[in-house]
Amino acid sequence: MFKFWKKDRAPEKTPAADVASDTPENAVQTLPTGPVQAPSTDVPPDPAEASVALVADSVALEKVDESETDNSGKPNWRERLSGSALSRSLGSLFARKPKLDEALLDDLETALLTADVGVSATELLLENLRQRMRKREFADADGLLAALREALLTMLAPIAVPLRIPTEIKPFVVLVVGVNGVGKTTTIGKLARRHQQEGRHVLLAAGDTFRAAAVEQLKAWGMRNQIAVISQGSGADSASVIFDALQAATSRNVDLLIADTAGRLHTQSGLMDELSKIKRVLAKLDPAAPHEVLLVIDGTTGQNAVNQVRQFSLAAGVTGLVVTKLDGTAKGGVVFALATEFGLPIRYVGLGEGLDDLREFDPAAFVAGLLPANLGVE
Ligand SMILES: Nc1nc2c(ncn2[C@@H]2O[C@H](COP(=O)(O)OP(=O)(O)OP(=O)(O)O)[C@@H](O)[C@H]2O)c(=O)[nH]1
Repeated sequence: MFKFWKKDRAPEKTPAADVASDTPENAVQTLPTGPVQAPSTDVPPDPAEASVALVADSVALEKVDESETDNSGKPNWRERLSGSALSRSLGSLFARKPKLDEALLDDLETALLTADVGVSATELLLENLRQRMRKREFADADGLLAALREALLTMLAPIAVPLRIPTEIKPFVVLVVGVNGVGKTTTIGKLARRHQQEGRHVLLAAGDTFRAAAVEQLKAWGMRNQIAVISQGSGADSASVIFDALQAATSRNVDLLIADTAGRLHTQSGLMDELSKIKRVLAKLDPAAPHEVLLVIDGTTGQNAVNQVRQFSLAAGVTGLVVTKLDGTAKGGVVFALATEFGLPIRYVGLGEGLDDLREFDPAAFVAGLLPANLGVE
């Protein structure tokens, strides 16, 4: 639904270093209903581009509304996860009512490994199941499946910690980071709407200053949803935009500031350093900000996700994860790999492109969605 946000990336540039010279007054703001709305001084808005973005935006959101009406409620997790490699391979493995023996455990191991569960998590799971099999805690394949379900849930329980916004921290600052195209901007849109609907005053910072259309797209989205967006021209210093946004958020009594950043490869050390800079600059205004650094991971990425979490954690001190695109072709297993390797909370998962498809991570629903339904495991 938010496909209009995915646009060609402008060539990467070195961000301007002078943070101090950028003031809130220079920020371009999209604030349809609020009192403060400064026109852009450095980059005049392109009315043609803006109107195209707005048309695309309204079409996308109309589609979302239609699908929500059709479903008369949220599509369930199983519906969204049934296409994943883990769901499909476990489904076909257990559907043939196999005998409980070592060969079945071997097949299970292969299914887990090929679905990106990763070596460490797979070993832990298999060890647990073997021990329980030896103790005769179960005697057939259905029993093994029930034990697997329990082991998967146990693995995920510690990382199912939802993001809570304490009222005493105001503005609560969320910095959103990740590699290119993982769904950062889409996630920000969904998150902003969710928190706005929960009654919070939300402000967005268009810190993705590398992608030429990103700023306009975020502004157009903000305009439609009555959420202000602080931005500067494309190519501006991301740290400066986010610094301005925090100042604006403080003066406007905002509850939640969500800052977008440009996609970057975890191997690009210069760009990774920029994230550290953003954090340093924010700390000048509020030593505790950002209060949450959300790393967005594309669920189809596979084991590379593990490297991404490692590198982004070093550069930006990641405090929570969002795993997107678990619908469709994702293998699903990466969530277990991340749980075992890092223990970082998974705050949300993306089960589709619609506004309703960003869900708080629910391990029981997730595991039930991955395991075969026909064997009474729900
Ligand atoms: N199927 C599916 N698609 C998603 C999900 N989340 C995001 N997308 C799509 O992923 C694509 C990329 O999303 P963006 O939000 O533009 O990604 P980004 O990380 O901001 O991209 P860059 O700014 O280029 O780094 C868009 O087409 C989104 O609609 C999801 O949970 N499921």
